[in-house]
Amino acid sequence: MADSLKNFRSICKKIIAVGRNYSEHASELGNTVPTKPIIFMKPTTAFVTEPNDIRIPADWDELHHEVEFGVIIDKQCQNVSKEEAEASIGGYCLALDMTERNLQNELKDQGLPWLLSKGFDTSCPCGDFIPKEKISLSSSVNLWLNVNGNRKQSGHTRDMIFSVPDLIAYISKYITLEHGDLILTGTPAGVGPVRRGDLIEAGMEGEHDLKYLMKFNVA
Ligand SMILES: CC(=O)CC(=O)C(=O)O
Ligand SMILES: [Mg+2]
Repeated sequence: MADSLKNFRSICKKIIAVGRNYSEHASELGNTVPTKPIIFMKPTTAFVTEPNDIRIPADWDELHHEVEFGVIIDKQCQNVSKEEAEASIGGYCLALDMTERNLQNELKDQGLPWLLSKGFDTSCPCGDFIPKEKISLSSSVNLWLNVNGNRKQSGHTRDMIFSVPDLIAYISKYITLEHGDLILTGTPAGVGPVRRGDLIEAGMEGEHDLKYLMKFNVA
């Protein structure tokens, strides 16, 4: 593992996110289940780390939480196969894909890009680097999220429509993945609004006592 990945946020060039990768989440928003991955990007200025706040822009009032499993690239790769994909991974992290749902729906209805609704400053709260050795891709990780102590989301990475190797193979066909890049792999069901003053707690649990928690206030 390259040591520089501990600070992946400072070297990350691209945050590539995947949409509708859990069928229950696609259905809860009335979307069809995709037959190939839906890809979008967030700027790296979207990163925010504890103990800083998620800041809702003044004129927005329907900010949704989306807890996601993050994959951090170590080795640059282009057009890799599913079988080769795992070798390009350096580690993982817990992340949120904060989304202004009203704006996203408005943009979607007009066939316009989602960027602003998902790429504003602090839209990518993110936890510490978790080395690749800590999580086996053949196991399933449980992702969960609470708002003010109430469970809102819980899902398992085994329920992704497109697996992590599928996603790396698909994305790298078109976009070179570079050292430090982050892939957000989509959110399970249960997304919903947060308000200023709310506390978001999120966690990830898996084999071999993997346990990771993070919390953010919404301001
Ligand atoms: C409908 C969405 O916002 C797509 C998305 O980001 C997801 O995680 O799914
Ligand atoms: Mg998402």
